[in-house]
Amino acid sequence: MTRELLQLSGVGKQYGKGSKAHRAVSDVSFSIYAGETFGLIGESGSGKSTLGKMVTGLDYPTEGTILYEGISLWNEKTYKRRKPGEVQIVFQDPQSSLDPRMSVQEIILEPLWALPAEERRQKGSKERLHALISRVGLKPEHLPRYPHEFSGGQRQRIAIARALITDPAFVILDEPTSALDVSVQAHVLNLLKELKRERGLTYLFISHNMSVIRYMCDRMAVMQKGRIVETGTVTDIFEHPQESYTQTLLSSLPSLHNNSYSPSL
Ligand SMILES: Nc1ncnc2c1ncn2[C@@H]1O[C@H](COP(=O)(O)OP(=O)(O)OP(=O)(O)O)[C@@H](O)[C@H]1O
Repeated sequence: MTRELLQLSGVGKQYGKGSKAHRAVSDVSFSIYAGETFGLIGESGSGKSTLGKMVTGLDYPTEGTILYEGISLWNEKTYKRRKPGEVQIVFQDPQSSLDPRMSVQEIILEPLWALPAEERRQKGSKERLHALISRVGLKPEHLPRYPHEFSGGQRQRIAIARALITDPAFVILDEPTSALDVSVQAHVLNLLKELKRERGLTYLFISHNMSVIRYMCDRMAVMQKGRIVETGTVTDIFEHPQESYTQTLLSSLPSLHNNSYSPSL
């Protein structure tokens, strides 16, 4: 865990201007190293999703810099992502993040449109598509169907395939299991862990659930009101939380030192 993949320095985001100005993120700095899963935790409205969107390139910071492999993620002149497909995101609610008018095949292949034609052809081949959907637990006969025909867990598998079709190195998982039944949460989390191992992925894992963060992450940052209040290894933060806010988050957990821990608790 030595190569710095992503580096945030003094990142801030203000929505609106003047009397309508609202500060969602303030002075956020941390690095994520290749191969790790970095957790971001905080209560609702603390700025986690805004940060995730800025790292993905779906929104831009109003202050600070975000470097990916040492290069600004943004081309400041065009506000376009420099390397399309390299950083992908899976959202919390597959019900609203998957376009209901598109078939599963169209949804999964859509991110390839950002890539050059040759790469698009190669990454969108039938063999590759079928291998990917089978890996996430779907079947070829699902491809012509529409999102509403699937369960929440299946829809999140579609969203995961969509994120992986470009063969990204870095994936942001924004509350990927929060909208799912407890019984399917663990399956999706375990699938994400396996995919990370098989593909050498790096994750930014956003959650408001400490149990899930502990199950998934190597290091983590605690966010409160748009600021990072604590950063460290998951083990350190769980065993020696420094901030009272982190202690409050931890005190809501049922069994911190229970070895039979399961993410579905
Ligand atoms: N497009 C926007 N325009 C204006 N304000 C916004 C916008 N998006 C988010 N905000 C505000 O920024 C703050 C941070 O929101 P954000 O969604 O990043 O928090 P969060 O920690 O991800 O919350 P949750 O866990 O509920 O998703 C909130 O006060 C929110 O209302």
